[in-house]
Amino acid sequence: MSEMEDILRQETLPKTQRSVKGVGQQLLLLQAQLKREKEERKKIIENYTSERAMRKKYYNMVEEMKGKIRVFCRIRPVNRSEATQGGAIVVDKLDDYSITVEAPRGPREFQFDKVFSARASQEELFQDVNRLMQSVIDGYNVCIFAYGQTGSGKTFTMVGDKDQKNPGIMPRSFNAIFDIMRENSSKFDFKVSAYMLELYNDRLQDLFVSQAGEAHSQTQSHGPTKRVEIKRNRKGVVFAQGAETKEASSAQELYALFQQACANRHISATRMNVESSRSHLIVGIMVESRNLTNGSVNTGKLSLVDLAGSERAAKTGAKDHQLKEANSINKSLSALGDVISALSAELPHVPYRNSKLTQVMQDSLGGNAKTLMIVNISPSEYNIDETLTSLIYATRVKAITNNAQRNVDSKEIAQLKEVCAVATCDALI
Ligand SMILES: Nc1ncnc2c1ncn2[C@@H]1O[C@H](COP(=O)(O)OP(=O)(O)OP(=O)(O)O)[C@@H](O)[C@H]1O
Repeated sequence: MSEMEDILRQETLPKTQRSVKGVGQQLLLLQAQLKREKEERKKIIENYTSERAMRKKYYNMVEEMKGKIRVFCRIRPVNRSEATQGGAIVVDKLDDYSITVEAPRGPREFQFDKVFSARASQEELFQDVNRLMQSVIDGYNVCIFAYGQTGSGKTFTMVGDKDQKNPGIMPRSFNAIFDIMRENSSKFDFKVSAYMLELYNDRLQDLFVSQAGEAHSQTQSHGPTKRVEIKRNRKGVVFAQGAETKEASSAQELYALFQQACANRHISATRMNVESSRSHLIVGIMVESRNLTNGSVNTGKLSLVDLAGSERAAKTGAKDHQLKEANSINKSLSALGDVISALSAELPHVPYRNSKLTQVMQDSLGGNAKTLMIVNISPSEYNIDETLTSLIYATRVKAITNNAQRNVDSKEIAQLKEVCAVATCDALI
């Protein structure tokens, strides 16, 4: 009955009114269809983006398994001076594994093992670094180093901020290592020792000894600073001959040693960074773990390197002794660049001997360490040239293959080594 009434009502409507109503209904249908299609398109893009990210993730995992050096990229927030310059933000994080840079000749995309935006916290970064700590305990050599222009955030990443409200990789690593040791204390006996060096004006200095040659430790005798030299053992592992090695029985003790060392570091204000590191900081943490069941001994080494920043004197306003420092920093970084280029191009000769920095890092680049590089960059147009240079450098580093091997000695070999060490000590006395 009601249907009949509807038909009758429609029949009585003027023709034009009926056709307007029809168009209106069609419009509604089309709108609904458009909405459905938009949702479908959104879903396809989401799937594509997550597939793309997954593909990059698995690709990175395969590369890591092949022994490739891992490279993370961290974009720091815009700083006050960049904001004053008024330059645009030219770096954008596309997904967890790639960034784009608005280069003068058009956008350029770079891929990394992980990308951290300016909002990423120190915790987030360390979550992706933490598993390397287990490798140290398992007897691998691990090297983590920060690279980038002056003021790009290397010290913030490696050490943290001044008041340690946001501690960086170094203090977090100390805690993580002792946490793992505590969890495994029923199965292993652990011993942790450390050396801390800086490479300043092409001279290696023991940071446990102050500039005046005065030992920080109360038990140390006063005297002239010992010459520190970089040597490699039979397995190719780098060690610092002549540098003091101190034992630590807790993360707090290790951190106290680290603070002592930092107090001796060369830092000064430049136009680009009020607290610029004028030296390369090299921290070596050795972890020896003796298996209580079978007596075998693993010896892992964690090298943490905060490189001084590359810079252009005109931009930083370096003069006199600062210019000398800058030249020395640039020279060693350029030697590092040559090593990276030779390794990534698989050249037969790698010029490690051209600088002390490359000698220190010999076992981490093309050697037997598990290596992670963090390339720190500024997001601002003001630093675009330096940012592109750093990203190109970092891309080359990704191509380098290491051959990480565990340093394990059976119970018998470990015992023989102990006997030899005691004999050498006796002979020296
Ligand atoms: N991710 C970040 N979040 C907050 N502040 C940051 C971040 N990265 C860097 N900064 C700040 O930027 C400034 C410069 O950083 P930092 O000293 O770490 O640079 P650098 O690369 O070590 O420089 P240099 O090579 O001159 O020593 C510091 O004040 C630091 O606290």
